[in-house]
Parts: sequence; structure tokens; C-alpha cells
Amino acid sequence: MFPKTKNPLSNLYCLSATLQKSRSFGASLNFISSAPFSSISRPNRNFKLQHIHSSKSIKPITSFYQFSSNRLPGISCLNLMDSPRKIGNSSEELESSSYSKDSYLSIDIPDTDSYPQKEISNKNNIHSILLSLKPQAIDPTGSKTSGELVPLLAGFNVPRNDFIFSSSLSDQTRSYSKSSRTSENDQQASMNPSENARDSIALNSETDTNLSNTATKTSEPSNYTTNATKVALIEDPNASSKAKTKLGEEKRNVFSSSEEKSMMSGHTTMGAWKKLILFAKNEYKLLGGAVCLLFVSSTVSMSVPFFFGKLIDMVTTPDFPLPYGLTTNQIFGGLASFFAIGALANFGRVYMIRKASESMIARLRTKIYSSIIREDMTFFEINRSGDLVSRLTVDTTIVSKSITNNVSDGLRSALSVVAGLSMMIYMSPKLSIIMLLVIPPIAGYAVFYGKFVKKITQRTQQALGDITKEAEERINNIRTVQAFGREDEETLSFGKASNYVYDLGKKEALISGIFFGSNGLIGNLSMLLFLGFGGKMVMANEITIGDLSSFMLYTAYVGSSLAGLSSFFSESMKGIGASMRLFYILERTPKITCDSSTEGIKLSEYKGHIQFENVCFKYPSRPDTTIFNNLNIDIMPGTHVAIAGPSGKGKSTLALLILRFYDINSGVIKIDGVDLKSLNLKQWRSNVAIVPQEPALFATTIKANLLYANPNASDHELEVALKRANAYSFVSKFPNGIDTFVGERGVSLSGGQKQRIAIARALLADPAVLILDEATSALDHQSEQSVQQALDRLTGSDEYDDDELNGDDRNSDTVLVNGEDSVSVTPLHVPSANLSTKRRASRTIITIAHRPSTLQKSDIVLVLGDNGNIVESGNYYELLANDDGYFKKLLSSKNDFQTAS
Ligand SMILES: Nc1ncnc2c1ncn2[C@@H]1O[C@H](COP(=O)(O)OP(=O)(O)OP(=O)(O)O)[C@@H](O)[C@H]1O
Repeated sequence: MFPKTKNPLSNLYCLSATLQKSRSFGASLNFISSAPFSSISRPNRNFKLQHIHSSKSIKPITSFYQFSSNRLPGISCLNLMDSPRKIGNSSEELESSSYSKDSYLSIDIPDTDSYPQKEISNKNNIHSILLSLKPQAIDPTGSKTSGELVPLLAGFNVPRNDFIFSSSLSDQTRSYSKSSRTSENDQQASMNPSENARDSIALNSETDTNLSNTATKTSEPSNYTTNATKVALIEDPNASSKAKTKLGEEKRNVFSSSEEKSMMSGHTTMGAWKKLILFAKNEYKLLGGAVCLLFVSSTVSMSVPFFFGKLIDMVTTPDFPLPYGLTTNQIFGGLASFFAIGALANFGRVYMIRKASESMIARLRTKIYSSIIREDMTFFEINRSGDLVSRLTVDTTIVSKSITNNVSDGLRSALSVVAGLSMMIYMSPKLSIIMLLVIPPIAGYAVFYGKFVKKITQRTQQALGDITKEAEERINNIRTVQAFGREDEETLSFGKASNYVYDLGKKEALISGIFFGSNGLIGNLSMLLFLGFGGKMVMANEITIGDLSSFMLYTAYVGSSLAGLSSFFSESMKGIGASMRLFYILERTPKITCDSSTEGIKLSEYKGHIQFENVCFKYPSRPDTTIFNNLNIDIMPGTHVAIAGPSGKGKSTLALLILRFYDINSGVIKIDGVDLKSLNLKQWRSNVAIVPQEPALFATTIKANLLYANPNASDHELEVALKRANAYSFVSKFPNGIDTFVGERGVSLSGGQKQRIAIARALLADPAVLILDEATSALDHQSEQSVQQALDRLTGSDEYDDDELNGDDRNSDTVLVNGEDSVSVTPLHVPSANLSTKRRASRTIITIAHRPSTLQKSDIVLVLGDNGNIVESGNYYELLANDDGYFKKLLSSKNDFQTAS
């Protein structure tokens, strides 16, 4: 569903136009959608568009396009000032050609060949522009929300549950427009521009070369929201992927939200280390054992150069005295055994470290998942699921490895450096001085490198999170992507995001290359120095050839261990970078928790009495939009209440508040006389069931989906629930019956089938309060009837006897929806008492309804009005009897209300 906003302060809407080259008409402009501009109308000004050359320099093309508002009231029309043919230059022409007749605008621009060459090349890169439009131009009564205006302008049917990507509305409409739609497609819109809107539409937008190559900024930012500044030319998909969009800019942020930034900006590297070490306490034993074995294996490996030196002297000096009277073979055998002990210790070390690492990854993942799943709704509004999944998988691995494998390797390197240097000093203090000259610059460089890596890792992880979330979202909604034919653009967008990660990787590769290359050079140069000086010392009999060989080997060991130390440092920084992303999740305290089964007041039984007393509510993410203003509702236990009202007035929000997904700003919501805030939320929620507009099924079997509501339900209860929900017939026809796999989000079921499974699930929860949020909204008439029948059973308005489930099942299993259910099924013999004992004598039912048929069956209809309050309430027929009433008007307004009964 499109987001529905109507900011009373906003009197400008943004109309997105897509400029497309077409073979026969040159380029055509199709106006496709709207998005709100919170801006006060301003005097007529020229609108400067800017254009991006393929060379990425920005050049204003005001002479090419210019807005004019003198003839088309309420709309900024497009003029082609320099065109020889000047089609569209006169407003009358525009009016007669497309504007006044059709519900959306399609302005033909002459063949691009008729433009001077320079402008043609400019044009080729333009993909889309945004124009401003007063809402009166498309909605003279001002009654529509932007969510309704979008499909109105778009000229194509937007399904109720159509998928909306999580970018801004203007971004969405801009990118998800069918660029070549014709006016025949649009049967819905009507535009009656009002004359007085004429002079208040044009924006004055000036070139801002600091912005990304694709966006312009208004010259008076104070008057416009960020959205308004996004008056943009979007590059042609084929244009260079290097151009940075706003999204690209966002990807440079290390933190995914301002909340995360403010929470994490105070965290220091040392603090993060401390937390990580504390977190690893379950693995202390393994890590301790590994460190002990590390000492053994390092001792063995660091003695190798010493022994090799002695062996060289032994084999090159004829009368070399063998120690302890041992033979050569015994010495070789002894050394082989010594090395075998080292190998065993190394094996143990690696095994223990890896085990500790995997154990920590698993623990960290579970902890992060547990934190995520307990977060409040605001958290999920500011953090996208793909990014969270990336934190859950990639970041946890990086963090765990950084404090296990990496610490182990780092310790080994540190031991090697210390032992190697000590041996070198022991063997020849003179030669060792050279080594001491080399170490400080390498160490300094390592620190610099590590800090760089930390920063770049944080960015890379964030960018990877962005990629993951984008990919996940698109793949999850592949039908929308393919239906709009956006595969190429999606690939391009993903490619851009992926290129950004590549760019970061390139930077890291460059610095790493320089670092390790120069390290290697320093190492080799040191070797040369040692050979030069060492050779002279051998000649002067100050040291033996064996000593020099040992020294050289120690140099190599120490050199590689120094490199190991610096990579330990950089890997640690990677871990710290990634850990910050995890600490944000671990340390965030949800504003609403449903965690504890002991916290809060527990009621022995819920009757389902719901009271809203002077409730004021604004969504935390939109604090300037009031949804409810001193709302007062009293829903008596056991009643069936229908909530009606125009789209976007807060009907679904009401359901969310009852479930306490959000806390209200003021007033009180009482459940059975107790403030909802002081109730035990876990218990309360387990007494409420909701059948949402868009039923969410899990990618598992029908049975598992049903058991989600009541894990203890017997097979028999599942069947009864399916029958009540009018779902049994189609389920039993599936080859695997109730064990049929429904696909991701129930994709392999029809909308009506999903709804009915969701209803069966709600039924199984046996709730005190049942909320049906436009449960039939997405269905065709036949499906709706079937679901409606199921709902009627739930609400009790359809006389339904459990005995009917026994044999002569009148739940029309043979006459269900879409002709698909015409096969009769074997009747079930269900002992009615079984379920009847479980069913509540009365339950409160709240139906959010558009259809009169549903409204008629309710005890009372509450009508939500424009002021965030109930404007009318009463029995359906009473309300209908009032000709001047809001409800009556609402019902007769086809655009706002579904009148088909
Ligand atoms: N999570 C959210 N954050 C901010 N605003 C929201 C959020 N969810 C909904 N809104 C806004 O709150 C208002 C009420 O939305 P709600 O879904 O309750 O309307 P509704 O009456 O149920 O509409 P419809 O009949 O179209 O389903 C709308 O303007 C909507 O844009």
C-alpha cells in the first residue's frame, strides 16, 4: 500500500516526469506520480534544470527547459524554448493535447534530431525530472492524500498491497514509473486545476555543484524540505555508474541511522575491546588452553633457527664438538621429535581457537537475533531487515574471529618477535642494532594502517549491509520488480552499490599493498644489511657461519611476525569496526518490551473491554503528523465494533495501538479498566489476534503456520479451524494437504487462500479480542464472499454450529471460491464439544472495514474523521439514515470507500 500522508502545511506536490526517448516522437514526458512538498506556495519563478554531461561536469540547461505557469493553472508546464518546432511552448497546445482531457499528462517533445547537437547529447542522459504541482490541480476538493494521488496520477492500478520499496516516496515513484505509459491507461484521474493556483507553483531551483551529479538544490532551502531539494535529473541507466545519487551519498555513512550514530559515537576502541573480552568469557577455558599450547609451539618454532645454525656449523666444521656425547643421528632424531611436539601443540592451538571462534559466533548471533526480535517498531522503521541480517551474519563472524583467531595469531606473532629479537641480541648484539632501527618505522606504519583499516571496515560493513538489504528487499518482491520491468535498473543500482564496496575494497587493497610491499622491502633490505655486516663479522671470526645463518633466519621470522602483528592490529580494528554495529543492537533498549512474562499486571481473564481516553498519537518517525487527537472510544466486551473512515485516517493505527506496538503521546488506553502500559504485554498480546490487511505467512507448511498461533493445537483442532475459515476445502485438495509448503510469505497461495489461512490461525489463538483489518480488501468478489463467510463465523454473525463440522458440513466445501473448490471433500467427524469448550463465550471483535456488508453486521460503527477523532458513531442503519452525516457521504464517495456490498 502506498504510504498515505497529507501534511496540512504541504500545499505543493511533486510531479515526477519521466523523459524517455521514443523512436517515433523523439522524447516524451510522462507525468507519473506525486509526492508531497512541505512548502508554502511561492511566486512564479523560473525553474532551472541542470544536466549532467557524461564527463560529469554540471551544466545548467535553463535555455532548454523552462517552467511557465501563466496559462496552466496549478501546474508548472514545460516549455521548449530553443526548439525549432516549439511543441508544447504554448499552454493552449498542452491543454488541448493532453492536460485537460486526460487524467495524466503526456507531453510530446519533438524529435531530438531537431535540436542542436549539444543539446541532444545533454538530453541523452536525462532520465527523469520532477516538476511541482499544486494539489488543487489534481485534487480540487483537497480531500485526497498523497497516497491516493499517486495511483491517480500514475494511471495504473496500484494493488492495495502493492510493494513499496523503502526509499522516499518521491524516489519510489520516480524509479518505479512505467515510463512509456499512454493516457489510455489512466481511467481514474481527473484534474480540475483551479485558476487561483496559477502563480504559485514554480520552484526556483539552482545548480548546486556540490551535490551529487544527479541532484539540484533549491536556492532557498529554508522553504523546502529535503524532498523538495531533490528536484532532480536522474541519469540514464546507461550513464556512468560513478555518478553518486543521494542514496550513494548515504552509503558513505558509517552508521545506518542518526540514532545509531548518537548511541555509538562515544564508543572508544579500548571500551569495545573490554566489552569483547568480557563477552568471550564462555570461551576463556578454550582460549586459555590455546594460549598455553601457543607457548609450546612458539618455543619450538623459535628454536628452529638456533638449531639450524648449530647444525650448519656441525656439518661444515669437521671437528665440531657434539653436545652431551650424542651422535649426529641422535641429534637429528631428537630434533625431529622436538618438532613433532611443536606440531602437536600447534594442532591443539588451532583446534581450540577455531572451536572458541565458532562457539562465540554462534553465541553472538543468537544474542543479536534475540535482541533484534525484541526491538520495538521504531527500530524496524529505522533499520532495514537486510542490514540487520548482514549484522547477524557477517559482522558477528568478523567480530568473533577478531578476538579468537586473530588474537591467537597476534599473540604468536608477538611471542615470535620477542623471542626472535632476544635470540638475535643473545647471538650478536652488534648485528641486532640494525634490526632495532627497522622496527619503529614499521610499527608506526602498522598503527596508521590499522586505524585506516578500522575506518574502512566500518564503511565496508555498512555498505555490505546496504547491498544486502537492497538485494533482499528486491528479491523478496521480485514480482513487483519484474512486473515493472525494472530488472536492468535494479541490476544497475545494485551494481552501483556493489561498486561502492569495490571502491572501498580498492582503497584498502592499495593501502595494504603499499603496507605489505614496503614491509617486504624493508625486510629484504635488512637482510642485505645483515649479510653485508654479518659477512664481514664472519670473516673477522666474530661469529660463525651457523650463527649468521641463524641470525638471518631469525630476521625472517621476526620480519614475518612483525607483518603478522600489523595484520593482527588491522584485523582487530576490523573487528572493532564491526563490533560497533553489534553493540548498537545489543545496547539499544527497546521503548516497548514484550519480553518478560512476569513484568506488569497479569489479569486472570481478559474480557475485552477497550477504552481510549483522550488519546493523542503521532508516529515517532513522523512527529509532525497527528494521527489521533484526543480520541475517545469505549468498546464494550463482547461487542463487534466496525471502524470506518477514509483511507489514511488511522484505522490500522488503532489496531497497532491496541497491540501496543507504539506508545501513545498522551491520554490512556485501558484494557478491562487497566492502563495498557502497566499490563503484562506478553499476556495481553496472547489474548489478541489480528488478521492483517496483508496476511503474513511463514515459508513453511500450512500446518506449521497454523501452529504458530497455538503450538499445542491438535490435528483435529487444526482441521476445525480450517473449516471455520473456509479453508479446509482448498487445503485438502493440495497433494500434501495441510503439510503443503506455502512458499516465502505464502507466495504459492492466492490472496484469498492466504487470508483464510490467516483467519484459521487467528481462530486457533482463541483470542479475547479479535482484530480484522480489512481482511477482505485484496480479494475479488468470490474470494471475498468466501473469506467473509469465514469472518462471519468468527464474528458470530453467521449462525454456525459446531455440529455442522460433523459430517454434513455445510461450510460449503464444495462451492468455494474461484471455481477451484468444486470437488467435494470427505467430511470430517469432529466432536463439537471439543472445540466448543475452547471457544470463548464472547469475544470483542474490531473490524476495520470498507464494505457495507461487513459494517452492517457490526453492533456499532465508529467513523474516524479528518481531525484524528471519531466524528460519528452508531448502528450502520442509523448512520446511513442521516443524509448530512459524514458516514453517508463517505459511503457515497466511491474513491474513498468501497461501496460494493
Ligand atoms: N509506521 C508509520 N510511520 C509513520 N507514519 C505512518 C506509519 N504507518 C502509517 N502511517 C501514517 O499514519 C496514517 C494512518 O495510517 P493507517 O494505516 O492507520 O490508515 P488507515 O486508516 O488504516 O488507511 P487505509 O484505509 O488506507 O488502510 C497515514 O497517514 C500513514 O501514512
